[in-house]
Amino acid sequence: MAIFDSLRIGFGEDAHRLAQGRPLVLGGVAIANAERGAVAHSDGDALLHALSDALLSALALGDIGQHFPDTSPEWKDLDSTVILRHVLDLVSQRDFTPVNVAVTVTLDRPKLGASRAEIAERVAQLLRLTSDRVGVTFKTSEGLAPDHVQARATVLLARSAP
Ligand SMILES: Nc1ccn([C@@H]2O[C@H](COP(=O)(O)O)[C@@H](O)[C@H]2O)c(=O)n1
Ligand SMILES: C[C@@]1(CO)OP(=O)(O)OP(=O)(O)OC[C@H]1O
Repeated sequence: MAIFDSLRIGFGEDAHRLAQGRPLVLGGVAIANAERGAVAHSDGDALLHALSDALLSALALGDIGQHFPDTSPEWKDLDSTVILRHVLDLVSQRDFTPVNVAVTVTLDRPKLGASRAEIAERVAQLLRLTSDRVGVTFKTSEGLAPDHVQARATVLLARSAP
């Protein structure tokens, strides 16, 4: 089989407005020292939303808004790990598996460095990868976008069956 039949690359991104009284969840990890969290229909986990969209895009399967419409009460306050698990099932049904992922979170405050290892471990666990295959980058917006959290993700998939 040609190499281009066995590999796929995907990209996803997401953004949510920040507000007080909301939790800040990134990669399935609650960020304890956040003064504000993501305004969203779900738990607002921008990292898992971007990652899930990246996985879908690699196989041209649309986006998470199609699979989990934000107009549906069923998905209100949804734990975003449910989205990722569903997307991983779709990927697996097509005989693909993640090889590695790279995620970037843009957020001015709080600093997230202390949570990097926990986020990488949690995402790796969800993807059934080792954490050395989960790159986690944090950026500030340099004050240009202090009221939102943004995430971007790239994934590489490989065919898991001949
Ligand atoms: N929420 C964030 C944002 C950034 N960091 C770390 O700060 C360093 C500098 O970021 P710049 O955007 O100014 O280049 C970099 O090492 C980031 O990892 C962070 O921990 N939390
Ligand atoms: C996750 C869903 C569904 O609860 O809602 P949000 O949390 O608002 O997230 P978004 O990234 O805007 O789009 C996907 C949605 O359909």
